[in-house]
Amino acid sequence: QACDEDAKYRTFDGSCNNLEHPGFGKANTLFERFVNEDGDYIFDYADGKGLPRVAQNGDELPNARLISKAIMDEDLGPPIQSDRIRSAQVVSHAQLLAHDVFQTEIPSFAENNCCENPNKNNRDFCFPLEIPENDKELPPGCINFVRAKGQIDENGVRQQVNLATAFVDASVVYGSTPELIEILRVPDSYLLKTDDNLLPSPAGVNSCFKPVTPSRCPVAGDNRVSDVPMLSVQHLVWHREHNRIASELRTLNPHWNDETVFQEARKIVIALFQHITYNDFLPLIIGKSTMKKFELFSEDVDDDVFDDQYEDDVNPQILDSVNVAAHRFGHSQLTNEQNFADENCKTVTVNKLEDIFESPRLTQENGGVNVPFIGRHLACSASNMIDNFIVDGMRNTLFRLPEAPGSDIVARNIQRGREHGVSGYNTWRELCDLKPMKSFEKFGKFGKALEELYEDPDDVDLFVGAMLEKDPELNVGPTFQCLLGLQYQRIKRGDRFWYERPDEEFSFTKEQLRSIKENTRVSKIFCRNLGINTMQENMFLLPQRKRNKRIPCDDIPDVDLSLWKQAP
Ligand code: HEM
Ligand SMILES: [Ca+2]
Repeated sequence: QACDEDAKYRTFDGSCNNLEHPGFGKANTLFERFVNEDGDYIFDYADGKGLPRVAQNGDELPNARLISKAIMDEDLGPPIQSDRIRSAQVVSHAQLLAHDVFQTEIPSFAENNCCENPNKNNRDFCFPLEIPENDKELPPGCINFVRAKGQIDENGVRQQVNLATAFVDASVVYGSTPELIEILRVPDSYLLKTDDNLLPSPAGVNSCFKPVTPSRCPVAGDNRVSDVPMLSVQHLVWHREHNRIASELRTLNPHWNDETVFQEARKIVIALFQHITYNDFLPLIIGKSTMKKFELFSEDVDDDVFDDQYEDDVNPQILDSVNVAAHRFGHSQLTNEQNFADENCKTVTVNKLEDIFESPRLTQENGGVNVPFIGRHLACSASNMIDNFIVDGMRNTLFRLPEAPGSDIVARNIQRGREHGVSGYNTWRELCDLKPMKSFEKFGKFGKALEELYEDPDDVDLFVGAMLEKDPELNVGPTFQCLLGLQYQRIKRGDRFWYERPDEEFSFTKEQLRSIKENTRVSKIFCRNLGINTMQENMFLLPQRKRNKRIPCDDIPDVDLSLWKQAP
């Protein structure tokens, strides 16, 4: 289809962002793979085509659950450790962001049982997890695991499909298809639908009280919205922020039509989301020096407010190694609880992870009374450190709801990497100019456990090796810093509508952009939209007695929307 070259706004599915390559970053296209020095794609399937990766010597790789146990041997600890700086909001934004830039298309687990023949041995479709005998937490035997939908590329190699737009474009709010936004919008209006000022539930208000798979409820731009309550609150806040901004723009510009108000509000929401992600969030994950190395920070306002890194040969599409491993760092930051916290940040109700998967009831019931309590949990409570330890809720009882007995996220990440044909850890170290770990001793105190399972250090899975790395500033380790740095650089450089870009057709004015850069605070957005009165100015960092003190929300800076007032 032909692109409208003068379009002022992004499409919903990301098409035509790039006028030379209209499919770059578009939803429902194939994930990317890195290329090596010789220009060959980096991947590793057993048969070179699509069967899950095997060991260098051709044997099966070690059991994923056993690896999960080995790297979480508490005797080699210290086990779960709390982060002293980062709040739960870091973790929750990480999940929202991951869902913004990708969703792997995977056939339904509920409708496909990979533990039964004939599926069980059909490696094109199934790759079940085996829980070994005498596992204390999970029942020994088969756990369902369906392979991602495979699409054969022009070289005859299996690839996977990304259902979301690769751009950081708030597709979690607006959806990644033109069909979904029609469901989310109030017809003939500039508003997004709500139920009781909560996320909309097409089945009717108060209809979202049961575990929801497979019929998703409520709806949002991404159908994983009800994974856990913290994530639902992220969706809700941005949803409300759209409606707040749109209503304000309507008042300022009564002469604009509904579509203009809607699109201008969407454009501001995306700018806020990009600004927060690149300036406040990412530095807490990959560190300042990696941010600088990949030129990810926004341009200072002192200089020219605009910044233009756009290159039309950069494809923003998510890389397979980022999908199956690097962007899953957050699994280790999750705590075992998503509690309700009161005005003084005190926990008033404990909600264990194992009891709150896919439980939209918690955010949707009673007009959303619990929502501010979860909001304060996000601001007040600490995340866990990024390391090789992951809480029981994720490793033993994952998605116990809606289906017992549960699963192990680490084993799943490992299994997923293998079935996507993602190469072993050392390949990525080399790509990142880091020394490959050619002996098990190099893995420190966990080396011995790895040696008992793997034949060859080159066999070690990417997620496993990289989560064992350490960083002095407690960011992800060097391999993930590199992979995430490269990924977020591509997303920024490959986005023609990047919020800092100067462009006659669609850019912000200098004053608008300056106000966005100087005054955007995630704390303000959350405070305002959750009915919370007090918060620290930087919500990603824990409040402390002296620095980042909790203050009235009214004292937190705000983007000046009056700069969007236009003469009729
Ligand atoms: C309690 C909250 C969370 C739960 C229950 C959860 C659960 C899951 C599950 C079950 C998968 C699919 C695994 C597979 O079969 O491949 C997954 C994928 C993923 N998770 Fe999480 N996760 C949570 C939080 C997070 C966080 C905080 C991050 C942040 C970085 C994250 C990043 C990812 C990514 C990037 C994927 C791959 C997504 C895709 O391919 O579509 N998750 N998660
Ligand atoms: Ca997106």
